[in-house]
Amino acid sequence: MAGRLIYLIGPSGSGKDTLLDAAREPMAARGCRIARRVITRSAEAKGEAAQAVSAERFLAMQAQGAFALSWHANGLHYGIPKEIDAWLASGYDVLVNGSRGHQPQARARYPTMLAVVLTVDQAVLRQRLLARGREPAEEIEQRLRRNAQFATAFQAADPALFLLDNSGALQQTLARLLQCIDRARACA
Ligand SMILES: Nc1ncnc2c1ncn2[C@@H]1O[C@H](COP(=O)(O)OP(=O)(O)O)[C@@H](O)[C@H]1O
Ligand SMILES: O=P(O)(O)OC[C@H]1O[C@H](OP(=O)(O)OP(=O)(O)O)[C@H](O)[C@@H]1O
Repeated sequence: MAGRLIYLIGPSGSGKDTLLDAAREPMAARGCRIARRVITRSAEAKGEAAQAVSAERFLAMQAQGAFALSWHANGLHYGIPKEIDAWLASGYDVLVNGSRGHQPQARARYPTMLAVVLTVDQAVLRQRLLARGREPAEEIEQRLRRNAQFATAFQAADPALFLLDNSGALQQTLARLLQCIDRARACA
């Protein structure tokens, strides 16, 4: 039986990478895989287990069909490697760090995907982005503006979303994510 795509989305700074890292062991124990993204962010700044490539290299990979999903946001290119399709076909569930902006395309390609939206209070989000210190202040403000635009519009577009609040302790968020995945698998 084919596996299911678990599409984790939410504002930059909401904790997607941190949650994915924490989920690595329990997901592996469930026979689920986590995709490694390809990003045109410098290797020093990436802060996640992503493959850093130049924009030229990314576009060449895209032209060669290297990505199952790819998008452009925050001045960067992001790609999810094509190998996830083989994993899904082999029956593995696959967790990916996705984009809200690319959600309609992801839903069209993976109609049964489970979309999990990580939410955080806007004030907490600002604090976390500043504390992470990866982007300069202006880029952080751009991310917060992008988030404010998404907050209302995009939920209406896809009612099949699981909202997961990460304003509190990470372990609590992780426990709820695993619960949600286990429930979705039981119903598949
Ligand atoms: N539940 C949490 N409580 C406190 N800090 C958190 C929590 N989740 C994530 N963080 C912190 O918030 C910052 C942004 O998290 P990150 O995983 O980089 O977000 P994203 O991948 O969504 O951009 C990081 O510094 C991370 O350590
Ligand atoms: O359409 P959106 O939902 O706004 O998402 C756009 C991109 O922004 C986030 O990445 P970012 O560069 O912030 O990296 P991060 O996830 O490591 O913060 C997210 O992971 C997407 O790749």
